[in-house]
Amino acid sequence: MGNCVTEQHSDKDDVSVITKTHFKFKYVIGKGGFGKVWKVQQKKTDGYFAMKVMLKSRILAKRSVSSVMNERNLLAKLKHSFLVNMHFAFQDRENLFVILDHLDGGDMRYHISWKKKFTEEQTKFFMSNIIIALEYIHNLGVVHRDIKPENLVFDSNGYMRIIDFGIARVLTQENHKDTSGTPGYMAPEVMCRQNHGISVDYFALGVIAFECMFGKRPYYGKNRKAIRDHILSKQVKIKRQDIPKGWSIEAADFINKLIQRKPVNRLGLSGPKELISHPWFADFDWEAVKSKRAISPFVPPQNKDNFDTKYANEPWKDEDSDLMKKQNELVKQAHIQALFEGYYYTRLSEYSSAVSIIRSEIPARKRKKNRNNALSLSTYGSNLNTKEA
Ligand SMILES: Nc1ncnc2c1ncn2[C@@H]1O[C@H](COP(=O)(O)OP(=O)(O)OP(=O)(O)O)[C@@H](O)[C@H]1O
Repeated sequence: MGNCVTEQHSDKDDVSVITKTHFKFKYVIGKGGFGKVWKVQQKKTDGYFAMKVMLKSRILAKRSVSSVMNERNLLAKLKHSFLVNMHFAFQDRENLFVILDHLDGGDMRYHISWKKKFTEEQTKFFMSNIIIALEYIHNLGVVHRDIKPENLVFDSNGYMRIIDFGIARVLTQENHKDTSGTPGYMAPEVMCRQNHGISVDYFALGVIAFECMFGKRPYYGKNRKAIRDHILSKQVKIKRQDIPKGWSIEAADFINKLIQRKPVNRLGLSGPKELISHPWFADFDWEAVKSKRAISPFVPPQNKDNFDTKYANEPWKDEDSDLMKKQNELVKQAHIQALFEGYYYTRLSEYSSAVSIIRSEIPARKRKKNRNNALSLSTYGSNLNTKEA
């Protein structure tokens, strides 16, 4: 598999192979279910990226191979200025690596934790950013299914992008009945294992807007069951007298229409146009936001780290417990490595320039030797979405 190729050739022999040695590790900016997210700098270009490192042993222990492969495959098809885009994906024997756009404004959960609430103007701006991103993925038939503050990251200008496509799905005729997602943001039809579609993302959007308005979620509880019981027991509605000072009745109406328990009653059932044409967005300059000309009413503080610094100084390897050592031994087995086959991804532009460098710099005799690898990479490249630059 590709992994072996990486180990047999040095970078000098095969410039098309991207490895972690091509990046300088700056510091940890987040923690995910399978490992950490680092701010890194690509040595060749000096450009900053986010590197999500996922331990294969953790992925196996959590039975999540299909979820990480799914995320990588979806990210290869998606490219949009309101999403965190993938640039490269590669692996070594113990880890998967994915290189993404780096955003330095912190995630929305971090900002909710210190700000508690946002103004109507800020909330409307956040909603518009998420709607633009959702419009793009929904038009491609992709439903995210895990829209929540942790998965919304700000850039330094206060524009927001969606991350984490681990449980996203391409909608099929059959639809989906699994209960993936995060309680509190999960639509009732997902909790109850019913068929579901794009409007689950709009339910989550409504929950986030409610949280911006009141500093708490509409449906809550100590655990998953309590949250489910709360949702099933009553429809939450913001009444006229509950609307906080500084908020409009249109904002409350927009949120009320999104947090509907029944998808048939929910705004956006037939697509994002229903949200865009809601009276709350009358006179809203969508074009200025889409082109990122508009000034965001919330700019993440520039003079402090916008992430939980408790992860920042942790060393690269902190996984030497006996259990991890055992699991890493297991991961070395060929049949387990095969599960991650195809994780590689290189932007086609990067691939083409790599090929021309190989052609011009590596003598013909040596080039022949490398042909197998180049061929396998080109077959792989041809499978990728042609939208890539
Ligand atoms: N591209 C990025 N730029 C800046 N910060 C990021 C980026 N990607 C992730 N982060 C930070 O790292 C955190 C974890 O990332 P992510 O949600 O992708 O991990 P995960 O493994 O998918 O988590 P989960 O446990 O939800 O599956 C995010 O909440 C965010 O704070």
